[in-house]
Amino acid sequence: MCTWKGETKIGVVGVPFDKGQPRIGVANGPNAIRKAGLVDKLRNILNSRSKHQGGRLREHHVRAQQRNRKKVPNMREYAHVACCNCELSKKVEQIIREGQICLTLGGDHSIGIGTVDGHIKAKNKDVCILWIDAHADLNTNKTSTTGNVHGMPMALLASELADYWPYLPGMDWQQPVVSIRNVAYIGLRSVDSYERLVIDKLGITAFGMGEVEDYGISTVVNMALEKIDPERERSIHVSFDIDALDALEAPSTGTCVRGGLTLREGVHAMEMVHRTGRLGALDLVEVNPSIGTEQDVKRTIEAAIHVIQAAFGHSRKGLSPGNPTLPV
Ligand SMILES: NC(=[NH2+])NCCC[C@H](N)C(=O)O
Ligand SMILES: [Mn+2]
Ligand SMILES: [Mn+2]
Repeated sequence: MCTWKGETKIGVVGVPFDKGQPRIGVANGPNAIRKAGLVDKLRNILNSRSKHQGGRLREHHVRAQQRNRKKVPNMREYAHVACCNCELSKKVEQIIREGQICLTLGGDHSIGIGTVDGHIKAKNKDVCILWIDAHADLNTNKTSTTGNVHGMPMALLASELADYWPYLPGMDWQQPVVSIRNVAYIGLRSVDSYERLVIDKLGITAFGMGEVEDYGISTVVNMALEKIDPERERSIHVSFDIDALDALEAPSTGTCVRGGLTLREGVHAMEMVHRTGRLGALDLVEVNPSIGTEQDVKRTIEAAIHVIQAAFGHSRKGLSPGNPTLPV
């Protein structure tokens, strides 16, 4: 289990992958986020921790080459997606096994297949998932109206949906082993009708924007964690699609939907996850620096960085300097 007692290690993986959706630019997400100073900001957080705690950060990349030409009906660029996620899963598994908390920068949300798979392999299935997103990403190739795989990762991961998929060549490394009982959605507001059917039929824990409105973000996060991890012992995987945030906060993304989370709500949710001491992996996906004006891009990247910093312990009340003596 990852705890914040003792040294904290963070492994940052950039995945410049865009084949899960049709718009160009999202592959530049990781670079744009790093360029805006993410790594230094995370190092500052680690340095603010006291001497015996401290921390280390390592950077990694996953760049996958397509190795086959296998096709699956209504899954665009299938071979690329299968190949990238295979590499990514191995990388994430290795990072978590080494005791690092894994931060994956996307890329489009199809990379959630590999990150969750790797986390589950490293932790022997003792994982629960917060999928923070405007969308449920729960389509199969039979229900998707777009054929974009970034709308399918949760359906590929869920054991309860295994029988609804055809044989997927080149995906044998990936077994749908996540029970939907250990998954909660937060921020939904654009759910396709078959996705709605699946959520209702399987009783998936799902907090849409209506529930965020009714209960407030803090209660929603507590209810979500209580449902998916009542014993409070699982490693938490947060898959944060930047489009969970309102289009005003994060305009530079491919499928933005208005009426979403404020940045304050996103940050607060991540602060709560941090306080559990059980964050095992965080994905931050779908930042597309080719969409919108320069201002839009800047705002979106800043929002992404605030969300990430909160998950790794940045405090809006201010961080201590690490060295507890006041300079004279
Ligand atoms: N990760 C995302 N932004 N997903 C958007 C999915 C949109 C739509 N439900 C689809 O399946 O195509
Ligand atoms: Mn989304
Ligand atoms: Mn998504």
